[in-house]
Formats: sequence, structure tokens, C-alpha cells
Amino acid sequence: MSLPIYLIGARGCGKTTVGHLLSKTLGYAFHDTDHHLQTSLQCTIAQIVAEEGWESFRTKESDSLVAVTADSSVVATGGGIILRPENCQFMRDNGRVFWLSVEPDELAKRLDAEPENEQRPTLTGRPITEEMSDILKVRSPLYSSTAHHIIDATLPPQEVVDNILQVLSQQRAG
Ligand SMILES: Nc1ncnc2c1ncn2[C@@H]1O[C@H](COP(=O)(O)OP(=O)(O)OP(=O)(O)O)[C@@H](O)[C@H]1O
Ligand SMILES: O=C(O)C1=C[C@@H](O)[C@@H](O)[C@H](O)C1
Ligand SMILES: [Mg+2]
Repeated sequence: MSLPIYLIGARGCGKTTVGHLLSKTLGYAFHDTDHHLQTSLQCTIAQIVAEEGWESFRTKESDSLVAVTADSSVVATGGGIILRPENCQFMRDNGRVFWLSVEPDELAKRLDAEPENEQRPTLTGRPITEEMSDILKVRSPLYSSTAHHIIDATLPPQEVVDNILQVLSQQRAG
């Protein structure tokens, strides 16, 4: 099966880390909707949100999702990709969707440990642990209903990849 593999989940759940490893193992291309959007528009997410607002960002994000979708690819998506129902439908119709599920405290720990490199605007203005907790209360049901498979992404990255590969091989066999 060479359908696109979509990785969904909150910031810090490991979409980039796992996506790179998985794409290498499968010999697939790796794409990232946040990265595509920023390089194609030559500006940061923070700039788009500051200048045009979140709705405009979400529209551009949907365009990026469609643009990067191709067979034999792993697609890491923005944390809010599931906020637009058409994105959820698109991913489910066009590929296999994996939710990398991680509890908010662990997400906050991972994001806190990262250098201040990403220019991503806060979503709530609250401290990161509270933000992740608030956001997941709203988004977990959306991640869950969009995903074909839910993966425990608190495991080490290679184990997360192995579990995804196992699901994919079961699909091929079935
Ligand atoms: N399974 C894991 N266990 C422990 N740490 C991890 C794991 N996966 C990723 N990390 C670490 O967590 C941080 C965030 O990972 P990563 O950038 O892959 O997440 P992401 O989902 O792509 O985040 P974003 O949505 O911000 O792009 C990184 O420092 C990474 O090394
Ligand atoms: O969780 C979110 O809503 C976001 C996550 C990031 O990946 C970016 O797509 C953006 O900063 C918004
Ligand atoms: Mg990432």
C-alpha cells in the first residue's frame, strides 16, 4: 500500500521525529504542512496570524495539506489540522491517519525543553502546560474521530515507528 500516511496530534507529540524515521524506513517522502506553508509563502506562521488572523492561516493550512498529499509520502500535519472538518475528511479519504497520542504534561515537558526556535504563536496566551491541557480537552475527540489508528506516542520514537509499521503490515495482510 502506498497511500499517504498522515500523522496528526498536538504540538510536541513527535510528528516530525517519528515522521522522518518512518519515511526513511518505508523509503517514502516526508512532508510537513507547517513547513510547506511557510516556505511557499516565505513567511512565518506568527506573521500570517499577526497580519491576517487565524482563519486565514487555517485556509492556507488546508491548501498545504492538499498540496503535499501524494502517494508514498508521510505527512506531518499542523496541530490544528483537525479543526476544519474538510481536512479530516480529506485525510481519511486519501490515506491512513495516525494520531500520535501524548498526555498534556508530557507535551509541555517536551516543548519546554526545546530551544526558542519556532515562531509559533500561543493559542490561548496561557502557560504551556495549561495551554496543552485546555487544547487537548477540545481537540482529543477530533483527533480520535479523524484517526484510523491511535498510537501511544509516549514510547520512544523507534517503538512508535515500529507500532505504526505493524499496523500497516496488518492492513496489507488483511
Ligand atoms: N517519542 C518521544 N519521546 C520523547 N521525546 C520525543 C518523542 N518524540 C519527539 N520527542 C521530542 O519532543 C520534541 C517535539 O518533537 P517533534 O518536533 O517531533 O514534535 P512535533 O509533533 O513535530 O511538534 P510540532 O507540532 O511543534 O511540529 C522534540 O524535542 C523531540 O526530540
Ligand atoms: O495547534 C495549533 O493550532 C498549531 C500548531 C502548529 O503546528 C501550527 O500549525 C500552528 O502554530 C497552529
Ligand atoms: Mg513538527
